[in-house]
Amino acid sequence: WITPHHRSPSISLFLAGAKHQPARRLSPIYMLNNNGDTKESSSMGLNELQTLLRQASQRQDFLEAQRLSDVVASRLYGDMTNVDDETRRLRRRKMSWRGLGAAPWLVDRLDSLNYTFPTSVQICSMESVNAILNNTNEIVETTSLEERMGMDDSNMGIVISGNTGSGKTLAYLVPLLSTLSDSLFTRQRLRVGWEETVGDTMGDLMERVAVVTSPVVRSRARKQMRQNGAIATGASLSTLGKSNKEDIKSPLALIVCPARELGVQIALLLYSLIGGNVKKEATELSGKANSFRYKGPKGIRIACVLDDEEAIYGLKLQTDIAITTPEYVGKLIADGDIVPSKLRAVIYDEADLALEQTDIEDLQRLFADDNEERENSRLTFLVGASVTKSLGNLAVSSHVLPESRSYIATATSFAPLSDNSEDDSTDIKDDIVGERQKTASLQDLDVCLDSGLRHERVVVRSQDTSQLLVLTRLLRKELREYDVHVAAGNNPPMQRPRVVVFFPDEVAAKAAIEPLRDAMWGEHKLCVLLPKTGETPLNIMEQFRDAKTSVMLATANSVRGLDFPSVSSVYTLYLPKNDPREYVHLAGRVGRIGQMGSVKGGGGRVVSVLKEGEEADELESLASSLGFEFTDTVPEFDDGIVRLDDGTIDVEGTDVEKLRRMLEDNMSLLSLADDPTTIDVEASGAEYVDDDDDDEEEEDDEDEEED
Ligand SMILES: Nc1ncnc2c1ncn2[C@@H]1O[C@H](COP(=O)(O)OP(=O)(O)OP(=O)(O)O)[C@@H](O)[C@H]1O
Repeated sequence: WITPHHRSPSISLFLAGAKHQPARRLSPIYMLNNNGDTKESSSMGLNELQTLLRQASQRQDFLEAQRLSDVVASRLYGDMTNVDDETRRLRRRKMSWRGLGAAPWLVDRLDSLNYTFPTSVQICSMESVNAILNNTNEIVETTSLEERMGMDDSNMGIVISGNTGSGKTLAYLVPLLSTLSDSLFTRQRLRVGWEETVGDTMGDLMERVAVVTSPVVRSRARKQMRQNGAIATGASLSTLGKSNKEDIKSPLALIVCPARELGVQIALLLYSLIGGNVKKEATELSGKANSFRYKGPKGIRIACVLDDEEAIYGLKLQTDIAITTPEYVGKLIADGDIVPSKLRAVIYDEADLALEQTDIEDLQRLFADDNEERENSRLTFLVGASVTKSLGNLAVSSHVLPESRSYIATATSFAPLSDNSEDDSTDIKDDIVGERQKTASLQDLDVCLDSGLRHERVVVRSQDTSQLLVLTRLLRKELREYDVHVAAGNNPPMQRPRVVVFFPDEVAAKAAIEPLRDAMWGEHKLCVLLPKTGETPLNIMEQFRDAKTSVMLATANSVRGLDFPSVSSVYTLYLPKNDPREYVHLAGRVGRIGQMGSVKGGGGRVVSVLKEGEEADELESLASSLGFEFTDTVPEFDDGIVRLDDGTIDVEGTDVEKLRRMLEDNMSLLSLADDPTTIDVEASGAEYVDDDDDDEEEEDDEDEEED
């Protein structure tokens, strides 16, 4: 990224830093993990490498950033050491947003939001667009992506299939905004007369994202509008079709994702890219990302239809980019809120699930609209860690993606997709939502997990304990290790554990919240994410994201695509053997780019706490189908209970407080064991019997309370 064209502040710093830095400085994490030795970058997962790159650039250690960037480049393009200077220059250029063809205002904005360097999947996605457009490096450097798209009138399709937490959201948002850039500027000028400013800081999350508009500077925009009675714009109007109100009403892009929570997350990221401030309090405004420094198009409207109430109103304002879930696609089209022929970008995020949830007729309307009718070429993205190559090929043969102009981008490569079908019909086929879709998305799943994740198994012997009890002890053990680290003043500081725990369904997650909350009282703040049955899932999500809670109970599909900062480990209390994709997505909440947990030694554990027998044994076949290795952990719990030689508890020698806790844990957590057994609690002499009879149980509880 060192070229004369660069004007971004971080680049000047980069150059300045490079000049004044006398010798290469290694990051503290390197030193920590290797007892002073340099860690072999080759053994790192891509997410870890890119987290370290981000850290190096943030602390302005530019030589280290350059070195790490070259390691990422060598994973994408091959060895960087034995290449000539020109090849190295070109490869390095492709490691930058600008070199990949992103719109200049967006490059600045990405930098101010600390997305300075594209991640490998973002590079591969942008490279796929450039490859489909058949562009040489020279064209990329001199012509905007939108202009290049405009010269080409056929459709393009891209499957983005990088591992979890690799940055797939920006991998489609950056090409989306770059290919619509001029049109967004033009729309801004055309509708200046109807502008209204939407406040930056608002209360409820749903209200905040229902309609969000990038910042508007009214006076300047009016002036431009009136210059010589004509619209003063450098952007080409031809890309808009006819310039009347009607044309700027219909959205240019549609993003479909399977869940409301994910829709909100995408809207917030998109909003921040177009200059908005996503923080609730005005005092949270950060300097570098300040909207006054934003140079992109103003007044871009993003509208969400993510629940029934919003669906009633539809897309009221003139929307530029619409975000919805599969169930509302049909209604939006039927109401004329979305005109498929005017869509220039369609994105299916978590596409394997979202396609499955979309009615085949709605898909037909969306994708099989008449080519003759279509006003512009269209860019379609199918995105998701479990959106595999087989699914991409099926999408080509089902005519969701255009034949011969579709690519697949992963975290390490990009390549054309093929259409293996003999069928030359132009109708969309229902394969893409039926059984063949499921089979296809269950293939090639082995590339979906980041190789840096550490997988562990803890086997729970049901005759002497329960999964919840083991989980509680594991969580306490983590906390003790953290306390020891802090007390010793070790550097770098360790992150306090933040954990997501997975259950097979919402009923099981809900049942576990009370006993776990009681058991972890004073140590962890717990919450449970229940998008289907809960009352305020968005608030729960936001609180966990803002670190107001530190343990979240959830189900695998409900967290698909959700990005929580600083998660240190995840635990699953069930084995998703029927659908391995669930393991991919639950494991993928940790080890994400930017998390400490992606860096070895900083967490990044996926712990399966499984019942002895079939379930525990089956982890092996799941591991081999997903291509990961796991270790067996036999946890040694220091619960403070002193035991005699024969294993019984030394009541005299044990602290009363510890005994009390053990008793409480056994009472609340063992009662949830699937196989209720009689447990002798020798310390108290009491006997706890889990009885099926509710009345008797209540009586027992009362007696215990009296005791
Ligand atoms: N260019 C970048 N520079 C720094 N951090 C980035 C960059 N792109 C993405 N990230 C960070 O990486 C994390 C993961 O990104 P994202 O949520 O898009 O992952 P994903 O691949 O969509 O994951 P999933 O498979 O779970 O949906 C986010 O916290 C995001 O802020």
